[in-house]
Amino acid sequence: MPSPPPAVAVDGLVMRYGDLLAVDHLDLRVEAGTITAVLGPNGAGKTTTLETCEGYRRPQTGTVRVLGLDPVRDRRALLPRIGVMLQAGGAWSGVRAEEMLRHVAALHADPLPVGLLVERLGLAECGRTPFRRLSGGQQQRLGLATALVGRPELLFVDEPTAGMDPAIRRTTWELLEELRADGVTTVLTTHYLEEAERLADHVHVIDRGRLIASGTPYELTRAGGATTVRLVVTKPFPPHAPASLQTALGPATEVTTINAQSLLVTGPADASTLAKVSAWCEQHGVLPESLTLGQRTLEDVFLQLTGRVLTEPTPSGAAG
Ligand SMILES: Nc1ncnc2c1ncn2[C@@H]1O[C@H](COP(=O)(O)OP(=O)(O)OP(=O)(O)O)[C@@H](O)[C@H]1O
Repeated sequence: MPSPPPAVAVDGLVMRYGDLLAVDHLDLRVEAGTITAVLGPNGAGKTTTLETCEGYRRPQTGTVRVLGLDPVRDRRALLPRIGVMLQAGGAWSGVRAEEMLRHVAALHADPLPVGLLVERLGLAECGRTPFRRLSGGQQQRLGLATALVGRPELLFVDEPTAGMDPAIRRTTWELLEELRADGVTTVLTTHYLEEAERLADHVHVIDRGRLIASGTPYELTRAGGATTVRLVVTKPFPPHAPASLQTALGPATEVTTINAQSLLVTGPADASTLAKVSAWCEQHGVLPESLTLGQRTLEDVFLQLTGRVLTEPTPSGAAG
């Protein structure tokens, strides 16, 4: 049986801003009915890619198809079928939350009940406060509600939970999971690895405009060894410590530098590896602050692929 067409198909996408190559021959697929996370550090090209899929930017090279349509040429047909939550703004500054939501609902043929979204996303607390005076987290919630109110088949959410407090973040995750159960496809960008690991059926890792890894969170974190040893020391490592530890452990494991005071060992990380790391510390006069066995995370995957840490944004205006 032929597989259903992808909800999003990006082929050979190239996007530049002047001399800056923001998206570099990117190919990616989003299967219908999934939550797919696009993960990458600041400036990786995630928002540019999403905005191209949403029809806000025209591909400079390559093609983008969303629900089988061209997001620019077929914009009118596509708009009622997709929901878009922008990273910031998306509302005029004086509007009140519920007023905005009712306005957007009125543009759709069969909107969700506004009261339901107001209740689920705690928007009643926004009262008569104009949009520009809402906290970052409140603006995020309103953005999500606005994206959902038209019952989209496909939802694009850019950093949906940045600036949300933990309780609302969980509510948002539950909402996205309920939508998936109803067959809605979600494409989300995020810096929060926990978010991608918890929610995503499929993860695309992007760095410098290129796709560097793709798979389910399980495939990505389990490939090449599921377990890790994390060594954090009290003072910066002596020079050549990673190479020296690598020699001590042998080729079956991989030693990666996280920062001046922490190293990650991946591979058959077990009690024997722990013992060897411990012995190496003793031989080199290194005092461990912690030495832990654990599972490989998406953060570790990114570090191993790029040699850099995928840092989280500082939660600006994190008060819900
Ligand atoms: N309108 C623009 N004009 C010029 N450069 C831009 C513009 N928008 C984005 N860029 C640059 O293009 C690159 C990719 O940006 P983009 O916003 O797509 O990345 P991102 O992965 O979404 O980053 P973030 O996580 O910080 O939102 C960055 O170097 C950014 O500074």
